[in-house]
Amino acid sequence: MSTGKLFAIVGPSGVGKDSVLAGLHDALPQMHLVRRVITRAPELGGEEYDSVSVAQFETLKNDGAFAVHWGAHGLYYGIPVTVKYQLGKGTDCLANFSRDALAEAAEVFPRLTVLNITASPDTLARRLTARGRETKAEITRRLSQADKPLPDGLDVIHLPNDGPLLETIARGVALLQPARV
Ligand SMILES: Nc1ncnc2c1ncn2[C@@H]1O[C@H](COP(=O)(O)OP(=O)(O)O)[C@@H](O)[C@H]1O
Ligand SMILES: O=P(O)(O)OC[C@H]1O[C@H](OP(=O)(O)OP(=O)(O)O)[C@H](O)[C@@H]1O
Repeated sequence: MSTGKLFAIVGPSGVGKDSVLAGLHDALPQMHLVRRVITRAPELGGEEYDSVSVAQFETLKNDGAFAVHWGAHGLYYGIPVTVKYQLGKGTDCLANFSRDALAEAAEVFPRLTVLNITASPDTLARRLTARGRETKAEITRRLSQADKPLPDGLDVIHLPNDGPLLETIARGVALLQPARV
């Protein structure tokens, strides 16, 4: 059996990563949806995650609990090392990722495909405001980081999400199926 593939979902804040991920996982339940560890207060929505304190995150990191970890938006994020077990038994995985962590991910995961979700700046601003998870100042900060280049040399699938979510998910499923071979 071959190793599973990790699909790293990236894109600017508000582009729809969590929404697309949830829809892809509903359509492709045989894939493993990675549950991240985040130093964010619990149950703020968007995704299911394990909420930990900064001290707990440090302990987990030092214990080798993360395959990859990064800091962004004043928070720390960890991809649990258990993802390697899923990949090792041939299960393809979906994970919400940071564009800044992709170069490291390419070293850690032998089979990595980036799913790059895009939308116009206007769409991003509208969606972040409607989501209401962050303050106005935090939203402005996130929008200022919308344009970030991806590292060269990665396998990248581009998925625009300006239109209806269900259409994006249907296109995403169609793009993922051949990529999973
Ligand atoms: N195609 C879409 N059409 C309309 N609203 C969307 C679409 N995709 C996502 N949203 C909404 O936009 C907001 C941001 O989406 P989210 O999935 O949290 O993005 P991200 O994880 O990239 O920050 C959420 O309120 C979500 O419901
Ligand atoms: O380096 P970047 O590509 O800019 O990504 C930075 C962080 O932003 C997102 O986090 P989160 O899901 O908490 O925020 P978001 O929903 O606003 O994108 C993403 O999952 C990363 O953890």
